[in-house]
Amino acid sequence: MNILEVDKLTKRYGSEIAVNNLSFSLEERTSTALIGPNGAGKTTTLSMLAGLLKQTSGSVNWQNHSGVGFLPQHPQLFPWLTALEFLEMAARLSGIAAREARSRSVETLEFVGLGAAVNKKTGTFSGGMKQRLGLAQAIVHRPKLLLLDEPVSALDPTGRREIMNLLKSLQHETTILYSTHILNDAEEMTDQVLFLRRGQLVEQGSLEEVRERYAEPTIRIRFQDVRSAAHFAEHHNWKARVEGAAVLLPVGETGPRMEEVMLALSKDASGVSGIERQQATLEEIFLKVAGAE
Ligand SMILES: Nc1ncnc2c1ncn2[C@@H]1O[C@H](COP(=O)(O)OP(=O)(O)OP(=O)(O)O)[C@@H](O)[C@H]1O
Repeated sequence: MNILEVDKLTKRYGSEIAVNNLSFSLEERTSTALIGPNGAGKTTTLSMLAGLLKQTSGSVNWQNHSGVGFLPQHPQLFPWLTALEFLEMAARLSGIAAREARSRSVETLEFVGLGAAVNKKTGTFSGGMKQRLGLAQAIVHRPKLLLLDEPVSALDPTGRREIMNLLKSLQHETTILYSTHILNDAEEMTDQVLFLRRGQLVEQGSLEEVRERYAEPTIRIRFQDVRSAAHFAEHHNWKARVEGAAVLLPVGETGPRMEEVMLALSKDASGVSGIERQQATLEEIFLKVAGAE
């Protein structure tokens, strides 16, 4: 069942169209990555879905509007408050009764790994701690749908890992829509990808579907050393790319047929230590989608 349906959503600023005719839906308990370069319209889209910005036209239909949590790109955390004070305030603002707000806040701070920092002022927090607290305010009322604007982009690899792990643990009971330009992370937690370019949805589908559409089938031939790899690439007139001790070779439409490659290898397999099918990364697909006019 769809928890959210977006139809022809559009936002104009004067003559500029920030979001242009967007249509997609979110199925319950799935994760969707909204991917696009700076200025593509990710923040504008999420702000409209969160109800903070009015669309110029189009519609957003909810299954249940009350259960939404939102983490803005730059959350305002009030540096003079402690984590607990901040979260209690957020809990009250989300409609949680006063008698429940404290226990729910403590529980949520524990969940995001800030159990030891409940009484610390948020102004003293590191970037990773701030992002956990931002996430805590988005989930304290246990929303069915979580909207996250660049939840990991400003963090170092360790911080990103921690937040991604937290998000993954929420996946079973929550529908998640998050924007990002860190594609390696998106790859880990995506049932659906939405590619935005200049306000328009240029590609959407499951990661597998999009891969299928854009990825050139490629094989990776691993060699025992760099020299053998280079030697193989040089001796065949194919569009091969040497990557360390491996050769990446597109096969099919733009390259040789698989049989030709196997035949060449059966004649001379010196130095070959393995062959495998190479899957296109989301990054490679994105570059193709972003580059296509
Ligand atoms: N308040 C505003 N007034 C005028 N133009 C705006 C306003 N807010 C956003 N825009 C424009 O709308 C477009 C989309 O911006 P948006 O912030 O949604 O992109 P984004 O994908 O979130 O980018 P980033 O990754 O840099 O945050 C940009 O061209 C931006 O300049």
